[in-house]
Amino acid sequence: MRLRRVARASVNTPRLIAAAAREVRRADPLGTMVASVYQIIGATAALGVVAAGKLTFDALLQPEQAALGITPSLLLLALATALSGSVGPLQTQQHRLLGERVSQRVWDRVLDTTARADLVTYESSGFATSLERIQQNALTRPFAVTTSLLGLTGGLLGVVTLSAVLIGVEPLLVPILLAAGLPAVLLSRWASRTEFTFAHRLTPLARRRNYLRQLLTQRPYAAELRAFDSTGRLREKHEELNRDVNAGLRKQVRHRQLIAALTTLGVAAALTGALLAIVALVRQGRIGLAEAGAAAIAVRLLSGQLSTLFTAIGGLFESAPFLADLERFVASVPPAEARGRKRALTEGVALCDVTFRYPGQERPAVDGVDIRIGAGEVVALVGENGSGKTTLAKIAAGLYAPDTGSRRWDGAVVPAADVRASVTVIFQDFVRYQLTLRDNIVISDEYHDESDVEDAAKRAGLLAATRELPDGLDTMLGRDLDEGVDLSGGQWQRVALARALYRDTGLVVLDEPAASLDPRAEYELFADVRAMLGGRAALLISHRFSSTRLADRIYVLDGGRVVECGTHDELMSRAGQYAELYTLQSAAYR
Ligand SMILES: Nc1ncnc2c1ncn2[C@@H]1O[C@H](COP(=O)(O)OP(=O)(O)OP(=O)(O)O)[C@@H](O)[C@H]1O
Repeated sequence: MRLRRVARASVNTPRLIAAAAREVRRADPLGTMVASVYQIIGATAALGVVAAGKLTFDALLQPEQAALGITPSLLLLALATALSGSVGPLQTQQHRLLGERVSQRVWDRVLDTTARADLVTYESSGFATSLERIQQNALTRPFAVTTSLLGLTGGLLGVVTLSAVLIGVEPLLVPILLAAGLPAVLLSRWASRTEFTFAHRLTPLARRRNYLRQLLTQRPYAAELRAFDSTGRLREKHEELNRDVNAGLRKQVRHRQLIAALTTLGVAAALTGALLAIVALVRQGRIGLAEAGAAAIAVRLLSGQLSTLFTAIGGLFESAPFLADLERFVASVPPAEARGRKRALTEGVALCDVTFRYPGQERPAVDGVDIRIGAGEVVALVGENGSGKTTLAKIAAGLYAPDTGSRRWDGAVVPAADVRASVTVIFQDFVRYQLTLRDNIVISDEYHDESDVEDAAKRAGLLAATRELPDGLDTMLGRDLDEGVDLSGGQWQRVALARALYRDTGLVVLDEPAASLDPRAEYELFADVRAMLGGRAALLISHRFSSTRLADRIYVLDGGRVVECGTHDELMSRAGQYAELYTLQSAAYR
């Protein structure tokens, strides 16, 4: 299967290469032109070296017939050699600029793709593995194609011009040198296949190793790792993965070394053959010493140009499967939906007989659920761990599409993008943006005015904390990047709450909004939750029954199904699962 894919990629090689070259040209038209000019100068300078060499030999061996004297010939030779030698370093620096521009452009394509991938796709491990492989291998390929194409152009130019010189001396010399080409091209095709298969095999290992490196180096994990003294154990796992990577890499490097040695041997054999032919021609008196000297220089330079050409062809073959991988990745995500339209909520949101199964799972996480959240209502979801609360909330927020059943907004089925634009969710594991407090609140791209930011902060109970911050709303939060101010868990939670309130949508989903709040803060939040929400409807998920008992309606989930529904008093008098869980929890406080 994998090899078939690689083979298909080889068939598409010219198309992929042309597309990559176009990308590079678009990324930096001027830079591409400058790089091409350097390449052409390099190739023609090589020809200049041969011509100047011939003039120098002529001036040495037949001074009476020489076109130039020895000094001008030598100066010309020095100039051509200096030009030919200085192009390389200039090119290297030019490539740094071009490489950065191309990398930015390819990153844009990858980021466009990840941005339009829906949440289910994003959460699948296949997507994550492809993304990692793209990041590790494919991002640099369009640029590698360009350098290879430039090498190919320069190499071809050099080969053609130097071949023309050699044909003038002895036509046989050219096929002898070119004979090294065919095996070199075949070997580079082989190399390209082994490289792609190797990258495929390495990615899962690299992903696990990167994860361990994050655990071992990043700040959020530092305290727990130290408290559990788990660094040693994680390092052992890291070491095991290093060993696996080394074993795979060693095998691959041997492959590549073998291929490189065979290619070099082929070129060296051709070079030796051509030089021996020149000696034979001199011995037979068919060419003079000056011609032989120039031909020897041309043979040496031609073999160099042929190496450049073969390396370029090899580079193109090697890049093609990775380019195909990048194309497949970009094409794997459907085009972006139209931007969602924020809708007001006048009647309410309803999930009708909704079922949802995660890809690859046998059992549905949500199974035939009906819930309703009226405009301005506070509705709670409760249930044991894994009963489907968060999944249901993600369906309500338009992040997952139900497999069966419908999601209705004011009675109508509306596009998921509209639902996402009209619902705000604060997850249990909300993001702590290492940005200013203001940016943490105004993270959605709609901008209101300053008083809205202050109002959201005030409603979320952040006013006192904001006053104490050195730069108020413009204080940098978090300490991962800069020396920002770190907040307590509860303060971060209030920031997340402020973010939800600022977005000002008809429905807010709050998944464990009080998990990090102290008892007083939790009491304040729920005592006046409706005032805080300012008329917005809320879907509240919480294991704390003290928080959910104030809800207009409580749904009890069990195994992905709604097993009970009603107000706190109704559910208590029913003496079912809710009453049991509530009694268990309140008994702990007695
Ligand atoms: N991304 C996922 N891929 C596959 N299965 C998942 C995924 N997320 C959740 N599940 C499964 O779906 C079921 C419901 O999970 P969900 O997170 O909705 O439960 P929950 O009631 O919110 O749990 P908790 O109270 O622990 O937060 C669980 O069996 C869980 O293992």
